[in-house]
Amino acid sequence: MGAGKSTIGRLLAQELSSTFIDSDKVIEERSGADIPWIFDVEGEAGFREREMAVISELTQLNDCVLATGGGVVLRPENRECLQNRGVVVYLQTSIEQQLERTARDRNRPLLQTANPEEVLRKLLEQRDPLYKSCADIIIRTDKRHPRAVIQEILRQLKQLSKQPS
Ligand SMILES: Nc1ncnc2c1ncn2[C@@H]1O[C@H](COP(=O)(O)OP(=O)(O)OP(=O)(O)O)[C@@H](O)[C@H]1O
Ligand SMILES: O=C(O)C1=C[C@@H](O)[C@@H](O)[C@H](O)C1
Ligand SMILES: [Mg+2]
Repeated sequence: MGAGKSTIGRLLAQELSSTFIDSDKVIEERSGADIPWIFDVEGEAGFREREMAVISELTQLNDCVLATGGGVVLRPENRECLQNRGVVVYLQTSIEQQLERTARDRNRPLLQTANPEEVLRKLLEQRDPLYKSCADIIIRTDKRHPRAVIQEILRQLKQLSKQPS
């Protein structure tokens, strides 16, 4: 959360002249409700079910940049879809920066707690190995302007396409 998936994904899609899709937004459109409402009424388990259905569908599309939710890697089915169908970019960010970037909006139910720093630390511990297990490209985003992050993604994409398969 707050790594910049939505922000950087949108700009990257512009740069690549591709379609941008944000799975969190698609989940909200399909449910006719926002993410805090889904967590409230259906719990995290309900949200993960909706997320899995949407990821399975969106990863069938071609030529697009897909920003996922931060917990997408929790389900092995999602990791498999992402790995099989695309180049996966892990935007690595320190907890300090995540806190700074998420402080202004209240749209992340998992962070609506007395100690968001502790929550982020636990999530990172659990998720970092999963992100690494499916990432083709890993980029640190701390104190880096979104434009600089995008240039680095483009550079690494070029390198990947040069490698013999
Ligand atoms: N590299 C960056 N430098 C400075 N600010 C950034 C950077 N990337 C994103 N931000 C800012 O951080 C906030 C959160 O970014 P964003 O919503 O893109 O994160 P996210 O990874 O999509 O989070 P989530 O997992 O909750 O969907 C936004 O206000 C955005 O403008
Ligand atoms: O990291 C997470 O588990 C989440 C991140 C957001 O993108 C949303 O998908 C939701 O708030 C859950
Ligand atoms: Mg996002």
